[in-house]
Amino acid sequence: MTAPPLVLDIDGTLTRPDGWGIDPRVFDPIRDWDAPVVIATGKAFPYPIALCHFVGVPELVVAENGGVVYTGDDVFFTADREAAQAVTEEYRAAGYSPGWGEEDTVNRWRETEVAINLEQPVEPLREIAAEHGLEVVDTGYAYHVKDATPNKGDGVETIAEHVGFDLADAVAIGDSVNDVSTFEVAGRSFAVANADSSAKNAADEVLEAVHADGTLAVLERVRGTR
Ligand SMILES: O=C(O)COP(=O)(O)O
Ligand SMILES: [Mg+2]
Repeated sequence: MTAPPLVLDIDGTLTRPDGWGIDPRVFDPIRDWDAPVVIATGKAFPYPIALCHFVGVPELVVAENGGVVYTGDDVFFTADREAAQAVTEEYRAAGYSPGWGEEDTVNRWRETEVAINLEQPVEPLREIAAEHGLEVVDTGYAYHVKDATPNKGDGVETIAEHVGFDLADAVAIGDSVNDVSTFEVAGRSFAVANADSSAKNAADEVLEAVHADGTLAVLERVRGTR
């Protein structure tokens, strides 16, 4: 093996320079990567699974900010949705909405947390969540109402144990506060230039380029470094 294992965030990290949609230039480097690639995201489970499937790599997935972990053999749930659902019902009762439309494909398959559209008022959400002992995490793409315990880093550790690679060798790339835990467990960590201050402060290095441009530059640099 000549490449380090990768831990990749999706939104803000694999995205096009305008921030939306995956940049197709990342597909081939990920598919051809000569080491395990873990997708660690705040998105619901089917999204990273589909990404791995369509790119053509083994499904190694941390979804819902660590709430759902898939090692390729086993699925682990580290929280349940009940409390976040109760927060959402109270938020609705107060006259607000998750903000994703009637069918809500953002939360439809979400099993351990609930995501709220960034255009919705966050203060009442934070208040209700706090009353239920939950936190609200702002990824720059959604507000996640979640149990404080799960995080992406713990999920990545579970996968590394099962697959059998050393996280000290791994490279993590991300853009927001929900990536700080992967930066802490991976040997080397990079924040793209569009990252929030939490991610920038936690990363070993802040990149000059945004989104997939930053990520592609890292892949180029670290490819032969193991
Ligand atoms: O779901 C989000 O809000 C962000 O997703 P990400 O963790 O892949 O950036
Ligand atoms: Mg992100």
